Amino acid sequence: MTEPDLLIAAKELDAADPLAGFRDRFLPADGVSSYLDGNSLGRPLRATEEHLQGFVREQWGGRLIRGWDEQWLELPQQIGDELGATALGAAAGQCIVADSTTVLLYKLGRAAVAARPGRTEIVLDADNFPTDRYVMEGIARECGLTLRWVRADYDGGVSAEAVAACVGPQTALAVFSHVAYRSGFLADAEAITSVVHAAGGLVLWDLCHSAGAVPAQLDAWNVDYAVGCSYKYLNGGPGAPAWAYVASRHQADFQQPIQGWLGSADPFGMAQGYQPAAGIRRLVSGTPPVLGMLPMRDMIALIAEAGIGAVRAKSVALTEYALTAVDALLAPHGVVVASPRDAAQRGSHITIDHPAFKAVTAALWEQGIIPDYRNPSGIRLGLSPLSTSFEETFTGISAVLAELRR
Ligand SMILES: Cc1ncc(COP(=O)(O)O)c(C=O)c1O
Ligand SMILES: Nc1c(O)cccc1C(=O)C[C@H](N)C(=O)O
Repeated sequence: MTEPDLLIAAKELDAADPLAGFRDRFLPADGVSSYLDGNSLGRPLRATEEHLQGFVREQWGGRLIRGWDEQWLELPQQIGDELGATALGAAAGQCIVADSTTVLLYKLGRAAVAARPGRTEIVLDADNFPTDRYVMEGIARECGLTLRWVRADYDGGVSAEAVAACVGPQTALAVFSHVAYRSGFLADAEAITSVVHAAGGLVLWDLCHSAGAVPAQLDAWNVDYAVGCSYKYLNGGPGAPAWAYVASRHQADFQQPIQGWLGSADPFGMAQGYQPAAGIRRLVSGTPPVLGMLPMRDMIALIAEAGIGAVRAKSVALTEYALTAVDALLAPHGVVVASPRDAAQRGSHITIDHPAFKAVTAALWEQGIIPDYRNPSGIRLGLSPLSTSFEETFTGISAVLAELRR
């Protein structure tokens, strides 16, 4: 396909896209003609601007301290339930909004290891996001455990076979990403969970790069623990709190490593000695970041309106289109696709490689074309289904071509 043909195809795909209208629900960004970084920071919704202003005026300004009793203390569970029902396949009472992904990885990792006393290993993959690896290194050091690394290919990912070769009676916990941050590889979470369970271990899934774009079925997959951020496809904004899932079967024995008053059974009893709250509430440590958790609520509502199945269908169509354009325009210039070609094994971003991409990315940002760059030489094209158009995807890829031709 030629460049003009690809532009025509993009316009046709946009015209036929049942979700195209959702793009207007996001705030425009002046001077940005192609935003391909929704997998790092999603764009704000117009509704969020309004709701934040209203909250400051009416809730914070009007209700003042009474707001905690009236509704704010319940928000972590309420929004967790909304997210669980809309995008995670989780029944109520198992998801909570709190902390950052990093802190929740620590809480869940520590609790999982405590739930498998006598086992000596945490299994993870070498291409997992740095914070996942670093937190598990720290837990291993604190608890006298060792790490066992599953090999993941740069353009591939973690397979059930590779995990089966690593787990055994020594496995306490296995930690993987549902969608890999670099390659975009979509793991078979159900098969891998069952392989780890067969060895008697527990599994913690990181859904940062899938929540809101790729549907999950945490209950049906029999997942033990999961975590994810809310500032990517959940459009929670910079520094928005993360979310955690703990299957109800693990909640009664969940040993919270950061025992704070708001995760205790009776916070305002202020008694001596920590007694954990019942249910998912015990994951909370301190005061919930109320302002930070409001924007994701708007996006969860938008995803519910569109339907997570339709969101996934658009995501697949966008990544398919991007691959077609990369093959046609960039491959002849030595660009290599470092993401799975099979849509069933791919999340909502693709990574392309070329030795010049660090400089190319810097030049693109100057022009208001925003993909992101990841070492060693990858450009990630993050395609956020409700805010990215096919034409915007074309614009970005055609700008990469122009830079390579310079
Ligand atoms: C897979 C994954 N895990 C964790 C994080 C980050 O965690 P935190 O929100 O605590 O910075 C990211 C992105 O920043 C990520 O892509
Ligand atoms: N969380 C980020 C941040 O605080 C600054 C810059 C980027 C990020 C990201 O989200 C990076 C992203 N998780 C990644 O996959 O690389």
